[in-house]
Amino acid sequence: MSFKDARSHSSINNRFWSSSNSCLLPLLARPIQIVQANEHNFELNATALEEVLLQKHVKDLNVVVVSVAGAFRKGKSFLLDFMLRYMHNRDKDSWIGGNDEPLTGFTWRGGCERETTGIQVWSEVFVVEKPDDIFIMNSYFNLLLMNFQAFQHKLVQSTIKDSATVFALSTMTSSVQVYNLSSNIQEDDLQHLQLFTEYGRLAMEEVSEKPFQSLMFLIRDWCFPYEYCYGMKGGNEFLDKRLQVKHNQHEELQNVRNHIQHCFSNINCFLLPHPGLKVATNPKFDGRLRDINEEFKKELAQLVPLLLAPSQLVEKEIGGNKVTCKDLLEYFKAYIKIYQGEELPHPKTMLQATAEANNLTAVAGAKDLYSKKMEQVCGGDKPYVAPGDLKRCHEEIRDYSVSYFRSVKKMGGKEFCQRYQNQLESELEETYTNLSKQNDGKNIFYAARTPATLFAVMFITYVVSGVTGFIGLSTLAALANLVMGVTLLSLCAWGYVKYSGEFRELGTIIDEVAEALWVQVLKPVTEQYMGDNMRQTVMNSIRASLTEQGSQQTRLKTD
Ligand SMILES: Nc1nc2c(ncn2[C@@H]2O[C@H](COP(=O)(O)OP(=O)(O)OP(=O)(O)O)[C@@H](O)[C@H]2O)c(=O)[nH]1
Ligand SMILES: [Mg+2]
Repeated sequence: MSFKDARSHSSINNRFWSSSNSCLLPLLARPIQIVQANEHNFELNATALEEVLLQKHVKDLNVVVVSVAGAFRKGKSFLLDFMLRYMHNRDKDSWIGGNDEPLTGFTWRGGCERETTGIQVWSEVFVVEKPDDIFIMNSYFNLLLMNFQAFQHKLVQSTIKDSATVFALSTMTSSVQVYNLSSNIQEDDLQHLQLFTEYGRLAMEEVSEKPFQSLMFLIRDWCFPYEYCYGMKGGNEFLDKRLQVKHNQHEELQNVRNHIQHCFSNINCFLLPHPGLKVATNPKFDGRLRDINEEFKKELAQLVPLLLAPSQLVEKEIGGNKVTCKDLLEYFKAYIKIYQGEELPHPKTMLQATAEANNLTAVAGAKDLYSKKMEQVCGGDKPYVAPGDLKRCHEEIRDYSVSYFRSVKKMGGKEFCQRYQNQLESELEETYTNLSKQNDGKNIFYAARTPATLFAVMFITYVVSGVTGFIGLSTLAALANLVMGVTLLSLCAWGYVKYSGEFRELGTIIDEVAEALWVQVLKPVTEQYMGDNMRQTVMNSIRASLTEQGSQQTRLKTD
């Protein structure tokens, strides 16, 4: 069907719209704020959205959602107002309007401060006739125009979540997404698109390969018509070149391009000329065509029908199902909830992600160094090391590993790196705790500590009872015998618990009492027999190996 045919159908439609709408929409058509942007939070005005989407004549019809998103102050609202003009004048010969008609609709203005905040929707839902289904009942669908808050071009931590949320919401809820860019497609424009669409995909838990529908890169103020001509033909040639994946490209660039192509079913590009100095710089400019360059008007007259002519419109689908106005309301409520909650990870800037990767690699390197050095001291095939010595070794090797972590060049600033250093230190302490347990296990006496302690107690009490009985201190001898008897019983009970695995609480109590006796009485005595020389030998060998490692690194650096 030609564009003219489509217009004649839409005139029937307009009558349908005005007759049925006059009583349903008593207020003048206007932009409606459906999502309010508060301090790093978005709030849905459900009542306002219901007023638009639940109007009787539209709520059950499939919906087409066209949205314009991109960096701020780049003429997005201005373009949407021309789209509105097209929808209002579809049945006229020239939709673009008179030379002296100011441009109204979504509020737009000059200046450097942000105008649109949150998400706005045009209160009037346009009912459009399906061009190729004209004889079938219910062959109408709705067209909804949405205006989204812009994102900051320089993404910093404080704004990235807002930007990602708004852009992701616009991609998730629209069937035709216009990505409004200035002058060119820069690498960071593609990276933003990748980050934001990924954020949207995460929220949708979408499994299908292409979760989103139509994407149009709209490049404003295109200055190189001699290389790629204005309009969609030149735009698509230019886009093909920009999205081309080459083998010699860096992996990251290839990933961005593949990601974008896998996210959208249909991608186009349109090159729009500069609208003239009056549009860009005159504070009194009110949108009248007289002040706009001829070339811009000519291309605009091509662009808007390309997006909005009935034959071009794409009904919104989510998970392969067409969405009605009523469904869209529910989706909006659900999506906004996801972004308000803490379910989604915080999106990261490239810098932050790189800094995190740097620090994590340095932490892993330092931990590896620590493990290797400790392995030399108390590894699986090494004999038991005295706990005091092990602790001293751990402290030296830990300090060495932390200084290695500090010496690696990392991004993210001092505070950021300190967080990872703290993480490293606590992980090293944890490894040390495990190693010292493993070391304790190697001590034969440790495994047999309880029976050995109990035997020692029995032996001592036996000797005491014999000596005291011999010199006539019978009460003391009887007491010693009693202790010996209790100890013997405990030993039998302990043996039974270990053998049968029953009465484990009793076993634990016996172990604890034996441990206490060992620590308080027997250990200080045994430690006296550990030569200081042996301890010194272990420490010296560790120190020597750390110094050797340090000098190897210095040699490598100077090489
Ligand atoms: N250079 C240039 N300026 C334009 C173009 N289209 C509109 N403008 C001007 O850009 C300024 C901002 O227009 P808006 O439509 O308010 O821009 P916006 O992107 O909606 O801005 P925010 O709502 O703040 O994000 C106005 O002064 C317009 O006259 C264009 O294609 N090129
Ligand atoms: Mg705006």
